[in-house]
Amino acid sequence: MLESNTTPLPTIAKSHNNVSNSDDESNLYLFADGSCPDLTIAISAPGKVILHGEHSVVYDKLAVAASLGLRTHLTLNEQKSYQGQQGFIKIELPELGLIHTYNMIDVQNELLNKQLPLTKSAAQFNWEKPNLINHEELLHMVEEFVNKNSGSTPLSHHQQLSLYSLFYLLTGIFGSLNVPLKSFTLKTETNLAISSGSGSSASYSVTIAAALIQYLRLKAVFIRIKDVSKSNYKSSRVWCTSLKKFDDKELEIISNWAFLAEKIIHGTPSGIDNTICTYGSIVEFRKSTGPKQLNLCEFRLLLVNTKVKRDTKRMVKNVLVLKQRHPEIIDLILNAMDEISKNAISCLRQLNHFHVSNEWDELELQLWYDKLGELTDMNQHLLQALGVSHPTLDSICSICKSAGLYCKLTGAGGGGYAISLIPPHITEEQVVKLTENLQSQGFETILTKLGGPGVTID
Ligand SMILES: Nc1ncnc2c1ncn2[C@@H]1O[C@H](COP(=O)(O)OP(=O)(O)OP(=O)(O)O)[C@@H](O)[C@H]1O
Ligand SMILES: C[C@@](O)(CCO)CC(=O)[O-]
Repeated sequence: MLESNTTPLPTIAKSHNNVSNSDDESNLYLFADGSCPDLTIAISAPGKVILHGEHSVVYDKLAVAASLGLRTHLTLNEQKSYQGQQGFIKIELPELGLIHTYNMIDVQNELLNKQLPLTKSAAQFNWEKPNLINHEELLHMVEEFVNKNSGSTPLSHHQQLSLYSLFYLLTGIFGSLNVPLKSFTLKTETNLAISSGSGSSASYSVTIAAALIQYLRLKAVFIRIKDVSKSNYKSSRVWCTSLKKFDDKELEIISNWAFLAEKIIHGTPSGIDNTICTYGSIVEFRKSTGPKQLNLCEFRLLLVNTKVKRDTKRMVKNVLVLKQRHPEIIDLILNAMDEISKNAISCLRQLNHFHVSNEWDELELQLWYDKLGELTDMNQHLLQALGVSHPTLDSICSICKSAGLYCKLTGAGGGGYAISLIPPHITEEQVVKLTENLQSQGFETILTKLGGPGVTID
């Protein structure tokens, strides 16, 4: 059990007119009748780019990846239920054209009040332990609920996956909790292109896991629940050092829940996407050892959207099938990718040293950027050999090459984004010329920087 010894608490309700300060010392604010105000939560999480190591990372090879400035934003607003009105959960996913309202009673009866399927006894489980969930059984329970309660219009495949992930997280996190739920609306919006390699699904999963955990923290604080677990589950207190940000332990729990949601969308994720979307920054990542922050300065990055949609789950499966058919050859390719990531990290470190220390001459700097570019080029060709490129990606790489830049796919490939790191010796005019050329051929371009914050409470 985690002990709480914390909490100078919320600013949220301070401005609330009808709220009285019931506890000066802990700074808690409640209505006169002891209930808490309608809670509002805003969370955002970044998308990601994989510089090197997509697909090979699934087989425990080294990858290097970074968060993006583009983010998914989520709002969760508790709603007043008027007399006679049934409690509800309203889900709005505008990017998927989905708005649907679920009855709270159905959510309670078919999900939250049921015994959670676990791999160990309930006495060992609480919301902090997502790895004890029996994934297939919980997913099955959630699929039945979503398919039964989502109205008469058939859901698209994307809508299904997003709703399964959402109710999976709600049930997994709140199913063992003794925390009363009010009606609420949950809405996500994103600046990321969906199914394009920039981690839209992980960004979505991380915002939901984080919002639900923030909801729990606020509830526990406002209602002052000491042990938030139902009596048959492992007891748990909510600790929080700040309601404005998550601490390391909470980030780890968020990332672990998001990983399970990613399993629903991706099948067999390596864990790199949920890790980057949770922690942000530029990191090296190996599945068996986890992330290591690289502490690098900001590098300019061009994203080019092929607008060819693809599905990560299918791309990962295709590589597996190829590996089963040609194990020796594919293993060599995956090992080469591992070496490319190692070499690329050395180049990035060296370039970072030049930038930070200001000890470089033009030629030396260009030499290291060229070395990094050649690695990019090699990786693109290896990814092509794995069958995960696309003619449109290949032609974007050629256009970039003719402008003196190296380019590769990012994420699962098969379409989605191509990426190109922009060295400092490439001028603004050269970048504009290139992006205009790409746009004239129908491609969307985004100029951004690598790295930046992970999940935040906004
Ligand atoms: N803003 C969003 N709202 C609802 N669902 C989303 C949102 N963003 C992503 N998703 C879900 O994620 C799925 C896309 O995941 P997929 O892994 O194929 O693409 P990606 O995450 O953009 O790419 P990659 O995994 O290569 O980075 C969609 O089918 C949808 O279910
Ligand atoms: C293709 C892949 O390597 C990256 C998807 O962003 C899959 C994964 O690591 O889970």
